[in-house]
Amino acid sequence: MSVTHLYRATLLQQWRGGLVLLACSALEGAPAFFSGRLVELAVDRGFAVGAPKAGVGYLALFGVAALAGAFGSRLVWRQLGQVVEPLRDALVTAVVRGVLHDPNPPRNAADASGVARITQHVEVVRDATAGLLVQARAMVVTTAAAIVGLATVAGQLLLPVAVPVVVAVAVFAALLPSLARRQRALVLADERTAETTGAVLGGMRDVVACGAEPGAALAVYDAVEKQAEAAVKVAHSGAARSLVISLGAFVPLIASLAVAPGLVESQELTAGAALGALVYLATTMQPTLRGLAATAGTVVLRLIVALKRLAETAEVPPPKPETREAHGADLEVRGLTFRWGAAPEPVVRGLDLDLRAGDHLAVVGPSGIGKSTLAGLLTGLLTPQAGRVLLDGVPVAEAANRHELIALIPQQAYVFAGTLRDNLGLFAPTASDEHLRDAARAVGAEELLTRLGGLDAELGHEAEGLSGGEAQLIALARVHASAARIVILDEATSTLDPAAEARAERAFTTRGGTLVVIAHRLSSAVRARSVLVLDGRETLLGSHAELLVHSRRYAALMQAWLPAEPIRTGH
Ligand SMILES: Nc1ncnc2c1ncn2[C@@H]1O[C@H](COP(=O)(O)OP(=O)(O)OP(=O)(O)O)[C@@H](O)[C@H]1O
Repeated sequence: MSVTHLYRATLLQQWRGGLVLLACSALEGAPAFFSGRLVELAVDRGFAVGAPKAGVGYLALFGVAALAGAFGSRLVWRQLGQVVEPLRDALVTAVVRGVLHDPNPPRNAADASGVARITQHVEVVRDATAGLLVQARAMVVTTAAAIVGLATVAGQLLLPVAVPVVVAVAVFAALLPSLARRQRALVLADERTAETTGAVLGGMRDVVACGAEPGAALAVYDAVEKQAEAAVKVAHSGAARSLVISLGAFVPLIASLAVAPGLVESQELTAGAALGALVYLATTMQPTLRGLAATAGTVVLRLIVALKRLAETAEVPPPKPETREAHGADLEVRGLTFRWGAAPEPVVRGLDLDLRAGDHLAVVGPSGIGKSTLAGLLTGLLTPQAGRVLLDGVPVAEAANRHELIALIPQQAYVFAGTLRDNLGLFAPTASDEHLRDAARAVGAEELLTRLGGLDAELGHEAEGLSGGEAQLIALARVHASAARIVILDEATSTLDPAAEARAERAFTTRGGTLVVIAHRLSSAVRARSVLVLDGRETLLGSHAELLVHSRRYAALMQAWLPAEPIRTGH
């Protein structure tokens, strides 16, 4: 289902709220309908015939109608949230799902444009829908009420009023496509600025280190300038639109002012009817037309553009049937093949692998060969183009409890603002303090725990004040404390010293379950029970000793790693 379908479907689901809104509209339209009519009566049957009390009485009735209208508006605002908030929730869910299932996510970086989509476009859709429900609905009701009222009070004026209004609305409609194009260009330029500044700020250290500040500044300047140009074009279109609508709003008023005296003189119209018609025009039709310009020119356009952008970039994948539970934690990999986007060569090609409780596998291979990609496939984060990963016989992405059974610790440790207890207990919220301390001790984080001030110690946002190694120890202890039965360390110990790394790995092998280590140092391979060597087309699985004998690539990797101490290959 696309986002536009989702938008429609979610709004339709709120049909009860919509009906209540319509009922409120009838009340809201009361002053528009009665305004001219009551002014006519006040003049013709009151002030003009020497009965001021009757005139005041009619005007008082007008006051009552206005109060009823205000009450209707109040009900509308109350009802609005019931219709709009579920829409916002559904769209945010859709966008988050779309970004998470992006087949080509940005590599090793936050998806800045994804965030822009959530924070900006979804908000635009929500606000625009609310604006439409309030303004457009009120405009339709008010205009209909005013036209019926005008026809009953001064039918002779309908023609001079209707012609300019119809012409203005037609020209305005003809301008809309170019307005939409310009608005869309502005949205794209805005996203581009977010992307460029996000990339430059994220890589500031490297930018400074390479002396690339002028190039980076130019890229940001370029993006901002393009955005400014797009904004100026939108402003020009906005000005043209306002002019057309202003003419459409004023010409009927002027035409009526020109025609009405003659009609009153020839007694085709009473003075009260002429005044009533002017009230319809000046207090209802004119503001309504201006509102139409504001709403269609900004709200509708922004709504169309934002929805289109959301639909393009965040198609909603059909929800996965995550109904099955895996009971065991055996992983079975068969014929696994994965390529990134339109890349010609698969990163993982026809891989077969079995992992059972107690297994300890190290994955080695040169940089960029596909080790992290394999980790993503084993956890169900990535979907293979061919082959399968079964967790206890259930396709891993469909196992509802895969998050409890499998833990992936990436190189960039995730530490959030909160106490150390919150951080360590993230995946084991009911664990006792003793259990958390044991986990910290097991991975070698007890000193850190003491130094920070125990489990109650407050940690800063994004591991502020912690070294890379300390943050990694916290991430390791957190998973050690969890119930995960398959633990995948994706260079999760890269900033620990070799002894600390060995201790952390040992902690997971003695804890039970399956351990997969994407090796940062080849010592991890020496410690593992089996080793998977990824090397492009060739993938080999064996023990360290076997691979030294059978894999040139593995022997070469070992040789490069330990140049001072040649490894015996058995040849
Ligand atoms: N999001 C992505 N979009 C497109 N290509 C990607 C993406 N992530 C990884 N790749 C490509 O897939 C290949 C394997 O990358 P991967 O990160 O799995 O390698 P790796 O062996 O873990 O590397 P390293 O040891 O440097 O971390 C690389 O060629 C990489 O450029």
